[in-house]
Order: sequence, then C-alpha cells, then structure tokens
Amino acid sequence: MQALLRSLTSRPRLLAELLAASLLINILGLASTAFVMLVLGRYVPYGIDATLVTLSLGVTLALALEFGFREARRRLAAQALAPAALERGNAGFAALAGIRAAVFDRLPAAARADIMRAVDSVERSHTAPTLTALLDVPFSALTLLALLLISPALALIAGVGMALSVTVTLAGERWLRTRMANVQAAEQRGQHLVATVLRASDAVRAFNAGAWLHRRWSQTQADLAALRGDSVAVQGLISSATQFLTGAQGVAIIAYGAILCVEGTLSTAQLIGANILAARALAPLNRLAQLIEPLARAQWALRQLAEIARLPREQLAGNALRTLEGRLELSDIAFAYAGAVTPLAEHLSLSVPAGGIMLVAGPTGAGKTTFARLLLGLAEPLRGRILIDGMDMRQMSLEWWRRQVCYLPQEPDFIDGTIADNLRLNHPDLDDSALYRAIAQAGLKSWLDTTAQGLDTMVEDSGKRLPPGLRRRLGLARALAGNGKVCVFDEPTEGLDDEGRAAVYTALRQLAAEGRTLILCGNDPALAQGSGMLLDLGCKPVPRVVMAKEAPGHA
Ligand SMILES: Nc1ncnc2c1ncn2[C@@H]1O[C@H](COP(=O)(O)OP(=O)(O)OP(=O)(O)O)[C@@H](O)[C@H]1O
Repeated sequence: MQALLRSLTSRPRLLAELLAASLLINILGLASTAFVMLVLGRYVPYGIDATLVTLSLGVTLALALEFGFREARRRLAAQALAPAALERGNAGFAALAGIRAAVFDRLPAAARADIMRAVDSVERSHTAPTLTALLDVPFSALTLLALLLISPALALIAGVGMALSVTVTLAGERWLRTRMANVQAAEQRGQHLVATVLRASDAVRAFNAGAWLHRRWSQTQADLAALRGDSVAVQGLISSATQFLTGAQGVAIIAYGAILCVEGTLSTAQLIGANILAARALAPLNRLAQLIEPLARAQWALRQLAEIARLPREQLAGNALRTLEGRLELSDIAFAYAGAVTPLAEHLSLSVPAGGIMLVAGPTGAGKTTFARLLLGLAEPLRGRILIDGMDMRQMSLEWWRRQVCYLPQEPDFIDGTIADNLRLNHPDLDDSALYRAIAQAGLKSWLDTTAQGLDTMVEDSGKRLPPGLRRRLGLARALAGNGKVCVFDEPTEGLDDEGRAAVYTALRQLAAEGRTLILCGNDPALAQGSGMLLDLGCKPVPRVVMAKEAPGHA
C-alpha cells in the first residue's frame, strides 16, 4: 500500500489534483443524501412541486459532476501509476539480463522465472481503481463530519463501526502477509515442474516420466489449493465481517435514531439521512478490505524485487585497453561452484603469450567449460587474478572484453531473431560481407544457400530446434564474426561430422596464422596439433600445464 502511495509523492502536482478530485467527488456524493433529506423534510410536508423539481435538477447536476470528476480522477490515477510500472518492468528485465553471471548462476531457476512474475503481480494489483479506492478512505471522515452535524450520537455509532472495520482489515492483512511466503514457495514448485515438462518434453515421454511428474504436480497443486483456500477463506471472512458491521451499524443507527425521533431531537428525514451517511462513511473502508489480498501479494512481490535489485550487476563500466595483444595470465586461481565438495581449481597459475595456443583437456566434469567461462568473466575465481595484457580482469569493462573474444560455448544458444541479428550481437556495425565471411569460415555457406531467406532466416526457441552440428557451426560463425584477438572455443568439434570438423580445423589454422591467441577446450586429439601448451585439468588438485612437446597427442 505504501509503495502505491509512494508513486504519488514524487509527483506532488498530480497528487494535489487527485486529492482535489477525491474531495469534490466525496462532497458531491453527499448531494444524494441531502436530496433524500430535503425531499422528506421540505417537499413531503408541503407538497410544493417546484421544490421537488428544483431538488431533482440539483441532485442530477451533482451526480453528473460527480461522474465527470470520477472519470478525470481515474485517468489521473492511471497517469500517476504509469511511470512506476514502466520503471519496474525495465528494472526487472535489466536485472534478468544484467545480474552478474556468477550470481545469476547461483539463483535457483524458479527464482529467475519469478523476477518478471513479481513485476506482473505488482502491476495487476497497483491499478487505477485500487489507487482511487485508497484515496477515498481518508474522505470517510468528511462523511462522518456531515453525520456529526446531523447527530453527534449517531456519528459516534458510525465512528465505532468504522474503527471495527479498520481493525478487521488490518488483522486480515497481517495474517495474509505472514502466509504469503508459503503460497509463493508452492507456486514456485509448480512453475518448476511446468518448466521441466516444457524443457525436457522428449525425455518426459520417452522415459514415461509423465506419471511421476504428474504425481508431484498433483501434490503441489493440493498444497497450493490448501494455501490459497486459506487466503480466500480469510478474504471471505473479512468480507462477511465488514458486511456484518455494515448491517449492525445500520441497525444501531436506526434503533438509536428512532429513540431520538421519539424524544423529538431528530426528525425522520434526519434519521434516514444519517443512516445513508453512516453507510457511505463505511463503504471506502469496506472496499479497502476487499483489496488486502492483492495488496499483500503486491507487497510480497515488491520485497522480492527489492532483493533482486540489491544483487550485483555485470561490470560493464571499467577500463579498456587501447590495443589488445592477447596475452593471458592466470595467477594463483582457485575456483569452486557454490555447494561443491571439492574445488575445480586450486593454485592454478599459467601464462599464454599473445598468439599462443593452449589446449585445455581433462575428463568429463574436470572443468573445461568452467575454465572457458572464467576467461569470459561468466564465472568468478574465489581467489587469484586473471590478467589480460597485464590488466586485471576485475578492473576491466566486461562489455569491452567480451567484444575482444571470439567465444564458442559448448552448448551455443541464440537469441530469437534472424541469423544476421545473432551474428551482429556483439558488433552491430558489421556489414553483410563480414557476416558471409564468418558463415563461409564456419563451413555454412552451402547450408545458408539452401535457406529461403539467407541471413534473414529466423532462429527460434534459442536455436534449440537446429540440429546440434548446425547449431555448433552457427555458434562458430557468431564467434568468428567478432574478429576478436582472443579465441575461446569450448569443444569446437564435438558432435560434428567430417565436413564440420574439417571446417573447424581450417578455421583454427587460419586464426593461428593470423596470430590470435587460441584457447581450445576439449579432448579431440586433432586439436592438440599445433597447440603450444596443454592444460591438464584432470590433474588434481593443481591442474598441470605442460609444453607442447610433452603434450599427449601432439604432432
Ligand atoms: N553452473 C554450475 N553450477 C554448479 N556446478 C556446476 C555448474 N556448471 C558446472 N558445474 C559442475 O562443475 C563441474 C565441472 O563442469 P564443467 O562443465 O566445467 O566440466 P567439463 O570438463 O567441461 O565437462 P564436459 O567434458 O562434460 O563438458 C561439474 O561437476 C559440473 O557438474
């Protein structure tokens, strides 16, 4: 609720206009009560038609004005909320794309998916009708004041009804707030199962995992239904309680008002007016009571977004070298993934000269991919330094550094755009001829010629639908398009046919001839040919660096 109102305090003029509109709406809202009282008090006893016509015209005008002010207020409220909504959406997306890779890696998949869901959840509750309902709450006092002028005793009864309604609402809000974490956790479990079914659709079918997943899904849904049922029950209880209060307040007002009428201190018209005003004073509080579930959900989502906003971002600003030679040095590097029993590297030190070629080998799980990710700044060492031409990577703009690297990941994925979009990601200024050159170097020219749209062919579903060999070669083309001084290729020949492997070897020979620094991760013996160094990650705890002539498989 505070966050919703905070979006107004930064725009005082809009706030003033909204408050003025609310004041006028609430004053005009009194007109219909005044009309009832005047008809009963002035027209009914004397029967003068002109009085009735005047009163009817007056109240109709007041209703029309009230309608106009309500519309204006709704537009103002939407206007007031729009910038905060836009900012939240942008901040959520920027967090998704910009949280430091090593930190993002540690976030559970469900928590990642939850970032934009949290933004959505806030937007669904922070709407113009919610804001206007909140703005009406303080003006209940105005209605109570009007009632006070009719009868202080009846105003006191209405005041008690309002205080009870606020108490019920606050208690319900507190109850929901404390249980929101459980609802959220059950929702996350459900999302996680859905994501698994979507991601591993073939495995789910081929290994008959559907029934097993379905059992877990049913359990999650049962938990969620119970938790949501509790929330709905509390919201329902609050609604029933506020309705009861409205009814009880009406009874009290009529009963005590009747006594005052008999005593002669209150007229019948005043009693009816007082009853209407008491109900009107309570109405905004009852509306607020209906909003506590969505508001509690939004508050929870905002807290999550605030936590996400505190996570460190990629280091995009920083130093850039005027000219890059391509010297790499690792000094006393230690690395372990969070929760891993043994570190992947301890006291790893090595140096690759500019234009040098190093093969990074080792059995499955030895850390070849992790080594490549360390060089890209996608994983961060626990200790030690990575130096590029003598400059510590931590002082460097990662955005600049990643532009200098031709990177081929083990499992290349792509953005959903055209091939040209993907090849230009890191270098938007590349012309088509540079893209065709990279495509030819990756041995994809004949494949591209078979496509109807060439470079404008769409890559969908992050490229997951492309055959693995083609995906890898498209990844190679993307790496080569960048023309970087340092090349980091992770398993460049894995899963390729003879033609694909030949294209990779030719490309590697060309890159070596051009004096690029090559870091080749993988166990393909042919990759060892021509490499000056071999880093054996299978050697624990300190990976061994050997020179070419000692390297196994080296020709
Ligand atoms: N993001 C991650 N979070 C936690 N552990 C990870 C992560 N990525 C990899 N690991 C673990 O780190 C170890 C090294 O993985 P890595 O992929 O670097 O090995 P690799 O030598 O490239 O293996 P392969 O030859 O199968 O590609 C493995 O035990 C792996 O399970």
